[in-house]
Amino acid sequence: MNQAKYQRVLLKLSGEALMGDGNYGIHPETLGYVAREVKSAVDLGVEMAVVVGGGNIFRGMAGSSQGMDRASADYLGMLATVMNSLALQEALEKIDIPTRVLSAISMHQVAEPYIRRRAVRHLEKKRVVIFAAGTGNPYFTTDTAAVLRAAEIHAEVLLKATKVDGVYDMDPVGNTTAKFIQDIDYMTVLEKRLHVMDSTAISLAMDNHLLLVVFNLRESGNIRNAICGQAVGTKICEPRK
Ligand SMILES: Nc1ncnc2c1ncn2[C@@H]1O[C@H](COP(=O)(O)OP(=O)(O)OP(=O)(O)O)[C@@H](O)[C@H]1O
Ligand SMILES: O=c1ccn([C@@H]2O[C@H](COP(=O)(O)O)[C@@H](O)[C@H]2O)c(=O)[nH]1
Repeated sequence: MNQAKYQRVLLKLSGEALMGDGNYGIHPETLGYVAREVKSAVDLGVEMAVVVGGGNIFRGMAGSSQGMDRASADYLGMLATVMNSLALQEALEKIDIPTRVLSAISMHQVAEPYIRRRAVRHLEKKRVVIFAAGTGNPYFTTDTAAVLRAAEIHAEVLLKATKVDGVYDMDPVGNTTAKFIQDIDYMTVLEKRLHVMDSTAISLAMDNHLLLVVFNLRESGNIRNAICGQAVGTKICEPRK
């Protein structure tokens, strides 16, 4: 199956997925791999927006646990997402994918300000739109930013590309007995406190009936296959009637 099931998608890339096997920052080969994975999906003709996390550089929670004011630490985290966004832009443009970075925190010299209608226009012109700086507000995450932007641009699906294969009954990192779940509804994710995404992000997706697909970015072809509607990772959606 090589035809896109969705016409407009939002791809959430975990910041940590850009580290490769390292434990900090951006690994150039991994970034190049991610750009090629995005290209193979864009080649289907879909309109694609991307939100990148910042966990490979800075997380607000980590800063505040070391005594920093939480809001200040979160602004550092948001700036980390701008760095990742610019790096991704560079990698995509190297392989001839037109892109625009739109930042929720104004920084005119490096990125356009986030304006919803502009974002939609860029998508219509088949530019990959990279949303930087999360929601622009502290106390949020890039998962919540991804759901918010997906709702704003009327994306049909949010693809969460991460370092695990999907949603499990417990964190699979460090738990060898964790069981993979193929389909799950939003409320069960919340009730069972499955921390694959934060509860604000899941609630916002639930309230807006936004389909979420969680899958492993390290498996080549997953972004494209998810867009083609193949069984990739875990679907989080409305309960089956
Ligand atoms: N029940 C669960 N099922 C799957 N993953 C889980 C679960 N509970 C916790 N996780 C963890 O959630 C992580 C997914 O979040 P991810 O790494 O994408 O973080 P992020 O905050 O979106 O990005 P960043 O790396 O930028 O912080 C997985 O790596 C996994 O370890
Ligand atoms: O809307 C937002 C988005 C993010 N942050 C801060 O950025 C870091 C990195 O994002 P991740 O989602 O963890 O990758 C996050 O820990 C927050 O500190 C924010 O404040 N607001």
